[in-house]
Amino acid sequence: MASMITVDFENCFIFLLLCLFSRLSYDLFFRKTKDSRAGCALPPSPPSLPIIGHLHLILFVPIHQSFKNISSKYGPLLHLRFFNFPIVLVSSASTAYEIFKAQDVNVSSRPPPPIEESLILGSSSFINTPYGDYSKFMKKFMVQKLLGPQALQRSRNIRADELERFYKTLLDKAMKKQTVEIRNEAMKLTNNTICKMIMGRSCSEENGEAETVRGLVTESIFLTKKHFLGAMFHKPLKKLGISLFAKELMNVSNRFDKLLEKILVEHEEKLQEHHQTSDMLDMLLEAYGDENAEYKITRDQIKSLFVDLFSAGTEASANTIQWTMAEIIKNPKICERLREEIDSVVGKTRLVQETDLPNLPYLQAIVKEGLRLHPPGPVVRTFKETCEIKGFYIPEKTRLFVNVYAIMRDPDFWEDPEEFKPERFLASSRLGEEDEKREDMLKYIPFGSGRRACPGSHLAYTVVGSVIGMMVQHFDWIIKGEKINMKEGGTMTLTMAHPLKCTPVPRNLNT
Ligand code: HEM
Repeated sequence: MASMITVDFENCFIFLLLCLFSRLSYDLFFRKTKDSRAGCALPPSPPSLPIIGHLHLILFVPIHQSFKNISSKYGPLLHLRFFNFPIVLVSSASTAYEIFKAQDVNVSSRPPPPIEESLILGSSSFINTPYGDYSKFMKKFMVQKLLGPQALQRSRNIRADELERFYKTLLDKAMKKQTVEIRNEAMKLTNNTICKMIMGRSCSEENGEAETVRGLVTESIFLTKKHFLGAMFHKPLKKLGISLFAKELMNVSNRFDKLLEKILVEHEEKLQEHHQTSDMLDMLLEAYGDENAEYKITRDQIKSLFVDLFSAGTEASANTIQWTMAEIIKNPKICERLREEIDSVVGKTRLVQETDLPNLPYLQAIVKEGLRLHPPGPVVRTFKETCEIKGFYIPEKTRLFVNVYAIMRDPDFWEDPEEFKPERFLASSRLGEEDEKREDMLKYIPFGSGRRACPGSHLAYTVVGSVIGMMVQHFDWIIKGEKINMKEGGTMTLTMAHPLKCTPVPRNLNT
């Protein structure tokens, strides 16, 4: 009898566990978010599989390509589901326009941080901070002190020095007939440039600091991408007490913290000695110590901002330089026309300078076209509140993914969308009023749109423009093999699956 009671109890316990597990599984994987309200349905959705929803549709090619394939088949505004993680996918300029016109504040925050205390993607990160007092204060600060036209004018010499250093590196490689991996060299340039612009010096190559920063930036960018994909599983796993990538994120964050704390202390000591601010870091430290500051920033926010600026500002520009050079080398006629422009405006005896860019419309058009065909990243936001888009119901907390890659290759807006044709930007600047319409402008959004658009676009155009100009002005580029492999790679950011490697040959040895 006693043993029967035990068996019954065990069965009961197992039964209870099964009930709990089923309920949990249902909550985690099946329960749908509230999906309609009076007279208003969710946007259309492609056929999905049980449990995983639409996950199988994005597994095999880079995400922007998978999303482009889905939208070409099912439409420009879609509701997708990965497990029970809802995403609204936008792939047309007119839908993007409607969102940024009517819902800009509602979509002005990014997905919540995976780990609060991490400097990367944590709660002190500017990129991750919800739209509000801090994001407004910091964006204004960044524009005034670092990225706006006047700030860029003040830091012009820094970029001129870096361009010259880059030129000498290429010349040295050319003399030794060495191959250059364009993206790697461009990353060194963008990293040093951002470093110097923010803290008045570039990290030293000699003591390995620069290498450490580059390594940390690469690791944090990689983790950011992994996090986005992991975010689909983040919520259900969190309920089970599992935090994806937590250890890796904290490891990189702690190493960044150590390095940045050392740099902050150095700057504080210098400030105490000289009582004079000379770079953005000094100004941030001043705001940090100011009791009456417009917004009271924390030490972690300063450190996180550095991580954000390194991550956001270096890789995207380096990738754009790589893709655009690949297009130029692939198209000798375009290269020739660009050289003629540069030779006639700048001559052959000095390096292209930033101040030449307004007089080099074809070079500007090439950079724009490079960004149109190969935008480094998508726009990812969160709908804070429930709303209606094009008559469809969007529940609160739905993730928004604007596929800028698909928008900028939309055949309804772009003639020969898959072709590299810089002239289209020379022509469109003459179209005048038609192109002034904001809806039309949203067909070209490599830097996003609205309140959380990229504040670094001027800097990016300047750096990419002068680097490409210098590389074409002074060198011929020899590739191995017959043609460049333009296959796309990367998960969240669009990279070349086979990094561009080529050998520079000086055009004018007397320069
Ligand atoms: C070719 C180069 C670049 C491209 C294509 C690019 C693109 C983007 C995109 C698509 C976004 C998201 C915008 C949105 O959500 O609407 C963004 C955000 C951002 N970018 Fe860039 N970016 C580039 C260079 C830079 C540079 C040089 C910096 C600064 C050093 C920078 C700083 C930022 C920051 C701070 C944000 C977050 C803005 C916010 O949350 O308000 N970017 N960028």
